[in-house]
Amino acid sequence: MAFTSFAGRSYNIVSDQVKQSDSFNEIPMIDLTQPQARVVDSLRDACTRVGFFYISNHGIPQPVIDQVFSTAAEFFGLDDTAKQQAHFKNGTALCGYEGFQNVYTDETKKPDLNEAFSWRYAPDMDRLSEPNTKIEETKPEERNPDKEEDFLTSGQNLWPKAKPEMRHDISQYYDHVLDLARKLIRLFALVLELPETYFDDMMQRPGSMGKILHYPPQPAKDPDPPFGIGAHTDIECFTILCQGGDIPALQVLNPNGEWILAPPIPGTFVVNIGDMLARWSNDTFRSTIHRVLNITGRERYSLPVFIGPSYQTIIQPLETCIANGAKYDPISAGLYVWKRLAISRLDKDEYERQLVKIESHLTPPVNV
Ligand SMILES: O=C(O)CCC(=O)C(=O)O
Ligand SMILES: [Fe+2]
Repeated sequence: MAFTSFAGRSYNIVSDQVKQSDSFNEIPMIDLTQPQARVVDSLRDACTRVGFFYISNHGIPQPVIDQVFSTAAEFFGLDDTAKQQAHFKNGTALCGYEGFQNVYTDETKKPDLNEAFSWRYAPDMDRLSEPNTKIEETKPEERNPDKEEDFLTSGQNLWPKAKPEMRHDISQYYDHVLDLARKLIRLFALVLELPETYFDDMMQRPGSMGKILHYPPQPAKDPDPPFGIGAHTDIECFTILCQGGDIPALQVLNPNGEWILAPPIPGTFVVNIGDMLARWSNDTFRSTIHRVLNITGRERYSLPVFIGPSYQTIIQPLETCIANGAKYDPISAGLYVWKRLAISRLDKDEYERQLVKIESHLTPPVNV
């Protein structure tokens, strides 16, 4: 079975010949309060065989989660003019509001059936950031799209004026998720046989985006349904996904070509490996195709946070993963992310114009 995707790897062969033992029929659950050696063993299996797992005992308080979903539902319920004020095309960082019909994730040529609001890492959303790295949000009229920071760092978030609580509630949630992400990346380092703190510096100012998605119900009987989000792989290193409510809609493709449901389980998050970590680990870790189909007849909300290293980090297959040779050339994390986000959001001329600028900022010479 062949799979192509604008947002995922450009071409991905899912073999019909895989041994059953390399496949999966369920998404593993990992309790983060187990002894570390057991967590690392479970993660090794989950990251190399499945690319998806649930985590329990993640430590993020439920009221913080409930608050962000309830504010987001109110935001999506606003009239269109209020939402358009925060439209991503009003900024330069490819984040903000994205309406229905805006994004095409897969090759079906149908737009995804969701609306979303996304934001990018900013030091003032991160308890651990140094006070002197705090940067006030730049006003739109002060932005200079030629400046490196306009894509790379902070000051880019387009917070909705009509729902000022969004900024507070999202920041509060995101701060907790960053903490969890920094714990998870240490565990991934151990799985990859690297020192536990290997990624720490690169995670001080992570290249990260978060997103709240609203999927309306869609007809169950449509033989050729539009998907809430089409089949894709995620871009960054890993995603921490919180599913709101009890709406089962996320589906994960196993190597046998079967879609495995990953329903919400109270008190857990879903974590999945993205293409950047698959590439960085020379495909030791698996970045698994997934999609959303909400045929429950109810509204669904979900909240993925995409985590990667700082945008200047050069992603080059890790020493511990190249016994049989490196499969990939080095690329800067920022360029990798930008290209993938922009290709399905900007028209061709705008893409080419911005690419020249971004490349000049993010491609330091690398000796291979
Ligand atoms: O809504 C979900 O459950 C998944 C969303 C997703 O896959 C994504 O935004 O990349
Ligand atoms: Fe995804």
